[in-house]
Amino acid sequence: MDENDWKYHGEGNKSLVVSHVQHSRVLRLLKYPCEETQNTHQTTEQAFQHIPNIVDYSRNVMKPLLGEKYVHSGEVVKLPLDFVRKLSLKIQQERPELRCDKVMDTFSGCGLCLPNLTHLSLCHFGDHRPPLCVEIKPKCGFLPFSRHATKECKRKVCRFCMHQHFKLANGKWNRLSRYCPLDLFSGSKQRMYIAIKNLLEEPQNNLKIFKGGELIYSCKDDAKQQPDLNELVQHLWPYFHHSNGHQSSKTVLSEFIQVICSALLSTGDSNRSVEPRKMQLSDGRVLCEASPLHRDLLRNGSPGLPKDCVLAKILQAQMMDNLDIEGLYPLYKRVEQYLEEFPKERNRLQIDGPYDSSFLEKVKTCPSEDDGSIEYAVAKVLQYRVAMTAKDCSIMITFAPCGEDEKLQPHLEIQPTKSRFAFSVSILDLDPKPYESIPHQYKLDTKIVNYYLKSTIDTKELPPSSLYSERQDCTLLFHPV
Ligand SMILES: O=P(O)(O)O[C@@H]1[C@@H](OP(=O)(O)O)[C@H](OP(=O)(O)O)[C@H](O)[C@H](OP(=O)(O)O)[C@H]1OP(=O)(O)O
Ligand SMILES: Nc1ncnc2c1ncn2[C@@H]1O[C@H](COP(=O)(O)OP(=O)(O)OP(=O)(O)O)[C@@H](O)[C@H]1O
Repeated sequence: MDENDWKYHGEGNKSLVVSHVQHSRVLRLLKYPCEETQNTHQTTEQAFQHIPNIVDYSRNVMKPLLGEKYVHSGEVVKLPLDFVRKLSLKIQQERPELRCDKVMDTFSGCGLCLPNLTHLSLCHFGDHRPPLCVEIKPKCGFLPFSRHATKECKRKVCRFCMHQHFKLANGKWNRLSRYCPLDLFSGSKQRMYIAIKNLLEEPQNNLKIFKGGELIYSCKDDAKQQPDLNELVQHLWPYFHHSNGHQSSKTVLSEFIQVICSALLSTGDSNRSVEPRKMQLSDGRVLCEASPLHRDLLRNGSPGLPKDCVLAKILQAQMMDNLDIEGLYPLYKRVEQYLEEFPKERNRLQIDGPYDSSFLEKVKTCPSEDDGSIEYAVAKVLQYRVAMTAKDCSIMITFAPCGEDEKLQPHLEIQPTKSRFAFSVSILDLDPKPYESIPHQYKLDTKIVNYYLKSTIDTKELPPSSLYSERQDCTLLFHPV
């Protein structure tokens, strides 16, 4: 292993990713808060336990729920410590400042090896244009429907939109994002179009774009700066340039968004002649009052998502949280109390794994009514954790131009220009969420809701029309998608 064969690729809160300079592979390594690195023995033990758990959870739990074709679980690898240390030093200056509160694990040598999803695994058709890849972290796509959700606003405004106000106040971001996950998950091409447009305008940590495996568009390290859409258009132009005339920036972006929407709605069967079956939610669950879209557009109803598309798969898993954290928390306390009395039961109940087929069975076969049993409480807690994973995962859409003669490959076509793209869709970051984080989730939920109520109390008194015109000019032009 030579550190010069690898380069910095990206990172999140819990892991750091490097990519191989020649092969289409990445290594995913854990990160720790700086203070935890004092205890190298403990962090090493943690990595040896956690990394195989990540693979098992992804392979045995999330893959069956989300679909074989979308999930790549990777393999555990043991890396020489010398290599990991040199790598850590090499990439340090490329890490964004906002992520440097944690350090890469250089003690265990344990990592995950995965396919590089910013590349297209299909052969590349001899086209000179490198693949484009769009990574979206969609977050929670429905409104809670549980009778346990006590605050009325939780049934009207989605968690992401409420959380924006809290994040702004805490200085995590400098501008409110207009992206609303309920628009993305609506299945309505108009609403999805606007959701993606809003992500492009304010990507935060919900959108990244790669070209040939290199990051070309994301939130700036200096969060005060906005990323440059014109620069993005320059990158995109060769992909959406047609012989029949000059494309304006607007058209280029519009076609780009159209490809993303089509990939998100695709069921992988481009030759289908009949309409795919739809996943339909009642309007009460799919309309967020904070979405900047005009009410008329929202009122058009939601066509729903094709059942096998990536968004439907993620939404189904997210909706395993059907009690809301307010309904789940008392069940968590029931489990806690039981474990205090019978600590040895922790293993049988699979609180910390193993993440195998019997864990999945517990998640899938939870009784619908609370019979007061510990089994019910545990199954609901496990379901909630699966839903949390689905609420925090990311989608990667990778595509590259392909010709007329490559019809057999799954492809997307843009009308009226008939541009053709070979594509793949994957889901990443499917790590288990710790059982211990439930009390934190409960407190965070209260903080977000209370802060939202407090911060929007004045604007709420405005008549709806002025509220909307203040947040977004509603004379948006809809291009056919
Ligand atoms: O709680 P949320 O909704 O803020 O989600 C956290 C994410 O924040 P976001 O709101 O997406 O900016 C957060 O993302 P960032 O670090 O903000 O990019 C993490 O994904 C975190 O997961 P984990 O604790 O690292 O496993 C996420 O925490 P979990 O709640 O999924 O554990
Ligand atoms: N298989 C992959 N191929 C290409 N890029 C990847 C792959 N896995 C991860 N990445 C990149 O690395 C980044 C960080 O990975 P990941 O989201 O798994 O980190 P994380 O710390 O678990 O995230 P979070 O903050 O959500 O906890 C991703 O946003 C993505 O850009």
